[in-house]
Amino acid sequence: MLLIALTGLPMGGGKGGSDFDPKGKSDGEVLRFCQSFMTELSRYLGADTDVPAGDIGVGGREVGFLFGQWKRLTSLHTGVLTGKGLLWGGSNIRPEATGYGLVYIVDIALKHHKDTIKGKRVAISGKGNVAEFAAEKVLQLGGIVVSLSDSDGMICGGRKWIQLEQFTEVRKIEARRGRIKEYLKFSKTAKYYENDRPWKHVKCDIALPSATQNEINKSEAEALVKNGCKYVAEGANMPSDPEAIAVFKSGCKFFIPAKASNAGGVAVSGLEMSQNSQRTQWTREEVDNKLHGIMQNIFNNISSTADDLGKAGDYQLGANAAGFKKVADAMFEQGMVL
Ligand SMILES: NC(=O)C1=CN([C@@H]2O[C@H](COP(=O)(O)OP(=O)(O)OC[C@H]3O[C@@H](n4cnc5c(N)ncnc54)[C@H](OP(=O)(O)O)[C@@H]3O)[C@@H](O)[C@H]2O)C=CC1
Ligand SMILES: O=C(O)CCC(=O)C(=O)O
Repeated sequence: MLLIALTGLPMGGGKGGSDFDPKGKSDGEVLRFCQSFMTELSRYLGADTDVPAGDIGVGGREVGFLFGQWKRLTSLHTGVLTGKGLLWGGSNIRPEATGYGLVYIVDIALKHHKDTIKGKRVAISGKGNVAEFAAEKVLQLGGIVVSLSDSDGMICGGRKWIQLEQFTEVRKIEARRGRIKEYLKFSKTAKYYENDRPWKHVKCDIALPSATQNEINKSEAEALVKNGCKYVAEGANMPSDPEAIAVFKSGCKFFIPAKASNAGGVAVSGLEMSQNSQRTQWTREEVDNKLHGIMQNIFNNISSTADDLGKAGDYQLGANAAGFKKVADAMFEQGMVL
């Protein structure tokens, strides 16, 4: 499957996709697919209407192919796609933004709960864009990554099975869309479970589901909580099903829903568009600082909204209510409702 995110202005969200399976396809086949796809999609796009970005199965290579076809069709070099290459209008930190942003908000929430990520065991699913950079940031902040996965299976280990030095090997596997199982060659202590997900196999303090929709059900959530998981934040869109969320909300110290915790990616896509409009490129440090500030604001917003509603710490309620209020207020002010 190829999925692309469609971000309207001001930064709304939508998704479009196809049933083309890029696994095992040559660059030429992916190129021809992306060109055909853009030929049809192009009539609906514009920097002030819909702006596509990467998502499941769509990374830098695909955004490049899509942008090339857009330019060929329109003769425009605008910020109409985000996640572009750094040489031709992309933003520093966009590839990292969703994963880094996820870990930043967890770190911020942990501090709010008088705790720290340092030394915490973190279970992550996926090994794609979001998972990869979430894992890197966890390791940079002194946490322990206890699992990764792909659609064929999951890999896990104790304290030493993966560290920052070996992490480049995971990067290389992902870059050529290889299988996470291949990492077994680099670690004597890693264990691989075919056709399985991490949740019933690992002991962790924090879970960051970062692969796909509906990847944690009730019994998996119960197993996580039973094995010590105290904090959950969603990297993927809607990875926990409603029953799993109920388990997390009653059994964990916090649950942060995707609409808040994975917003770093779309936020830096917004920053990419701002840089394109200004014909400039900010440094990695500048973008990273802005990303951190954005995740801090999101946390403050969902936390204070939950407090105002008398449900301190219910970040799902806080995120839903804050989002709803923003849209509702805009509708009133624009005369759509009176
Ligand atoms: N990229 C971004 O900036 C953002 C992404 N998201 C969301 O995060 C999630 C991951 O996206 P992203 O990392 O970009 O995508 P990628 O395609 O880079 O990675 C997806 C990962 O999930 C695995 N996966 C896909 N389908 C399944 C499945 N059915 N069961 C188990 N594993 C699966 C893939 O394994 P395999 O290699 O075997 O296919 C891969 O490891 C999605 O929900 C996406 O919508 C949200 C915000 C921003
Ligand atoms: O970068 C974007 O515009 C969208 C990122 C994304 O896939 C999402 O937020 O779900």
